[in-house]
Amino acid sequence: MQKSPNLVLIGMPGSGKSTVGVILAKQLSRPYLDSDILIQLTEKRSLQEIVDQDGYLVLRDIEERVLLGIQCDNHVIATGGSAAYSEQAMNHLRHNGIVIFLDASLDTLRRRIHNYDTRGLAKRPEQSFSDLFQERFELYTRYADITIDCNDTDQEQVCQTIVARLEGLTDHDAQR
Ligand SMILES: Nc1ncnc2c1ncn2[C@@H]1O[C@H](COP(=O)(O)OP(=O)(O)O)[C@@H](O)[C@H]1O
Ligand SMILES: O=C(O)C1=C[C@@H](OP(=O)(O)O)[C@@H](O)[C@H](O)C1
Ligand SMILES: [Mg+2]
Repeated sequence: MQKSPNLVLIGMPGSGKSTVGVILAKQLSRPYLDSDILIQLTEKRSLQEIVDQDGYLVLRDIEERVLLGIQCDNHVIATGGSAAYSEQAMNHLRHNGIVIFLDASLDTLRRRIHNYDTRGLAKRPEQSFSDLFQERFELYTRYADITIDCNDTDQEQVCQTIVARLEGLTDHDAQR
């Protein structure tokens, strides 16, 4: 790993990846990259349009391609909730990044998210949000270097906890 690994945020939609990512980038004076925005710029259409027009599996393929195309260091990278479906993409991000899982309970996520039908979720049409939660939890924990409990804690506190956990990493961990 290079000296300044990326900080890669993963987790369910609503866990706070994009919100916390911006705050973290500002606090650490790092560039910020949101792979959902990269996808929309590349595709010139919204995530929901991709799902509606081509289906959720095509969105996952596009996401994988976009993630594999990321070549940078020292960035804060907010991924989309479905990033963890691609082993190849996650290994690519892990190669030069510390992967941080924003862990929020189903109840917390339900309080934060209401636009299930317009958010462009990459899930089977009939799949419930709770089923999606269960399916993905194992994937997020598989790839996480650090897991942050994001329940009952605001965005700023999540950011502070991440910074503290990063400071607790040994040089060996950080330069893995
Ligand atoms: N720690 C937090 N506490 C309360 N609300 C939060 C927290 N993190 C994010 N949110 C809110 O939850 C919603 C989803 O956050 P977002 O950053 O878009 O999540 P993600 O990118 O993981 O899908 C936003 O309205 C955001 O303001
Ligand atoms: O979880 C998902 O299936 C998705 C989450 C979205 O990102 P957020 O996690 O930032 O909402 C986005 O990548 C895409 O619409 C698919
Ligand atoms: Mg996001």
